[in-house]
Amino acid sequence: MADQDAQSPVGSEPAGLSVLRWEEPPEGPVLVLLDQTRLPAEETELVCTDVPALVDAIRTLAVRGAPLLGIAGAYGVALAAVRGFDVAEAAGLLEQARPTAVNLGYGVRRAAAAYWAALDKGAGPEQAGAVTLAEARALHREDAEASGRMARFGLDLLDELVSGGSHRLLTHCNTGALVSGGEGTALAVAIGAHRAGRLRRLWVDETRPLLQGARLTAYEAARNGMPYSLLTDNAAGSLFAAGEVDAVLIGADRIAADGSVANKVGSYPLAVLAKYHHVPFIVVAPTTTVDLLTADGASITVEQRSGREVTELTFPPRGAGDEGTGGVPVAPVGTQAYNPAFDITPPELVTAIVTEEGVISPVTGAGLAELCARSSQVTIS
Ligand SMILES: CSC[C@H]1O[C@H](OP(=O)(O)O)[C@H](O)[C@@H]1O
Repeated sequence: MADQDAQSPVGSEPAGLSVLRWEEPPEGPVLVLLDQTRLPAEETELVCTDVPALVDAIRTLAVRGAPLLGIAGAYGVALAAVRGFDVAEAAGLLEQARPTAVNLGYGVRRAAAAYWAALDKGAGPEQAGAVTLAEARALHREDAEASGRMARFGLDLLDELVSGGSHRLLTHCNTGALVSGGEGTALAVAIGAHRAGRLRRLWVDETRPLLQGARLTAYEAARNGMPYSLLTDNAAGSLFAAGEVDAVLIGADRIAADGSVANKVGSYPLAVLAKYHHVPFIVVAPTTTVDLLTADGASITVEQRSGREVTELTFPPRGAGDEGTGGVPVAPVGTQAYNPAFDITPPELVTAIVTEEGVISPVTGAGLAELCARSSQVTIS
């Protein structure tokens, strides 16, 4: 077992990550993305000059993670508006790029609504473009602020639920600065615990098949100087059995009105393990990830991705239906594969949901609706 008490220096602040930014070079505005498919080996950037390029980046997970998808979607609409592309067409392409994370549609619809409202008020195309960009920037700023609030609420909850003052936290997929305008959702809570000297160990699920944990969470944990250990997804059970997990922290891509949580595939088995071993299972997500128009987990569309992501080791990840070449086979050629990108955890397996507006525990539809009613986020149907 890894040295449980090895502590990295607390407060070893990493240099800021530029995950996504708007730039206005002489040849016209662009969206600059840190290409997450190349991490951790390469820190390279993608420059998106049009919406099809951004849609491809979303589909291949060069840019990913629910809150960041919402921000990227809003800037995508702004890019179309400022560059004179068809905004309605752009919004449609962006919303359809990935179906599960509700934030993507929220960000796209919020920016598009700002654009149409400006035109309705008599603004010209240039002014309408500026208004749309301002709305994307506002969403970006709000998400950064929400990340800080969730980190504080989440750490207070951990201190309440876990005795001993030094936490062993297991996380799945990637939920840090690479998914956010700030330091993330679930990982931001763990980073806060680390900075407060209350992180004993961060257990990082590798998260097959696209390895967001191994490639991205380990990358962020190292940059933050956190005491972390990587594990294969199928090793998590033995950690629970050994009593090595004090709490599970995960993000979300869509939370239905009844509190069902769609998150990276492998989250549901962790919830079952946590229930069996009486370990808190905590979901951290902004209210923009709550979808009160979707009644329950059965109503959430779960993205099915190319089977080649399972039968081959290949990066960058393939978009749905992408039958490209270049991967290293880990199964006989022609093997069929089941590759859902997400799974659904029912509310009865969720100990608490932490948002920027506060915490609900137990998880109920009424509690969720009350939290969302507090949110200052612009409501877009
Ligand atoms: C809190 S958003 C991060 C969320 O998004 C991830 O999915 P993907 O990497 O496919 O965008 C995963 O579900 C994370 O929990």
